[in-house]
Amino acid sequence: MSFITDIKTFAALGSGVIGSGWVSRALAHGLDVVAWDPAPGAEAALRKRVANAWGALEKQGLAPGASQDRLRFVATIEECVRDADFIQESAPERLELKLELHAQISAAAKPNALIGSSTSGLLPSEFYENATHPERCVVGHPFNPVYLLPLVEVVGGKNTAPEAVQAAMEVYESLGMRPLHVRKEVPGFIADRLLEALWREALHLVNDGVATTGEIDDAIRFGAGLRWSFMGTFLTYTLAGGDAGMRHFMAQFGPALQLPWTYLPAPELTEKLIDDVVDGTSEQLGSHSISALERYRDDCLLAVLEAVKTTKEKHGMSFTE
Ligand SMILES: NC(=O)C1=CN([C@@H]2O[C@H](COP(=O)(O)OP(=O)(O)OC[C@H]3O[C@@H](n4cnc5c(N)ncnc54)[C@H](O)[C@@H]3O)[C@@H](O)[C@H]2O)C=CC1
Ligand SMILES: C[N+](C)(C)CC(=O)CC(=O)[O-]
Repeated sequence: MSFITDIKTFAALGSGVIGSGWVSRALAHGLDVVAWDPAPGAEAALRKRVANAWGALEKQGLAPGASQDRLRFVATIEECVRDADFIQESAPERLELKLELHAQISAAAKPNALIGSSTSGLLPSEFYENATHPERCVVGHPFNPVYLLPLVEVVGGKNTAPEAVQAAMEVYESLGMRPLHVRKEVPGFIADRLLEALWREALHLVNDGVATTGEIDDAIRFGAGLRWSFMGTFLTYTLAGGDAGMRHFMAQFGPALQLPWTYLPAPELTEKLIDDVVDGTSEQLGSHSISALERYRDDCLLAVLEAVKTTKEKHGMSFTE
């Protein structure tokens, strides 16, 4: 079967943080978008989130014909997906819910329309179990904010056709993204497995009274966070080995892997730990609203993306290398 890759209509099911990010990205790329979300007041909340993102998208550059007016909010799943060329589900992270939802979505969709799920780490073989034409069903795991961050992890399940993975990567690329094919279906995929390890250690540091949430964030944003935007951990550590590179790095820092630097299993989420994390982050928020911080974050990301792009060009590299 061939799958639709030249898409005109994008369907979004679930319009919270991530769904609204997909809607914003698709609208900015000049598509018609149809959205559905069962929550009361979901349409107004979605339109507000898209409006909050639009300034950053304008700065980045809109496709011809791109408009917030091309968003249509509908009342049923069937209406949402019936005429869609590509479907992206961003419903709550619950296996049972996604299992049932995908049975409904796939039964109502065109058989050759690709279906992507934003799941952060559930397995597609499990939640697409009851899907009609499961060969066109993939995971397309994005990063927040979806409308600016390029990465999308693409994962197939046991019934997904390899051609569907390739076709979905083509579609995501057409939306200005940098797809990464996760070749083995594992919980948490690649990126969330890494982020989750950092998150668990950060919670231990708060729980053990080693540092506040603000101090831990400082340890990331003034150090490794800055270099992570253009060089990953493996290449960074190769340079940290000096001229002898990774072999010397391994010899020098390999023994530290035996030291008790990390705990990895998460700490118990006691009421005190939750309060400490919530109080710490409230102090970090200060008087800023979430939407003001989203605009600040978007401006920072645009500046970083532009700086990395220009610097790569100077070194003869393309942005996606
Ligand atoms: N928040 C994040 O940082 C990221 C989340 N994700 C994934 O995206 C998905 C959505 O997460 P968020 O947007 O963060 O959650 P959210 O809670 O912000 O939004 C979920 C939306 O789904 C709606 N919803 C409830 N029941 C539904 C149903 N049966 N069908 C469709 N929609 C329904 C809710 O009304 C809500 O608007 C999850 O699978 C999550 O793992 C992926 C990447 C990052
Ligand atoms: C916390 N999270 C697991 C939902 C995070 C993601 O899935 C990706 C991101 O945006 O960090």
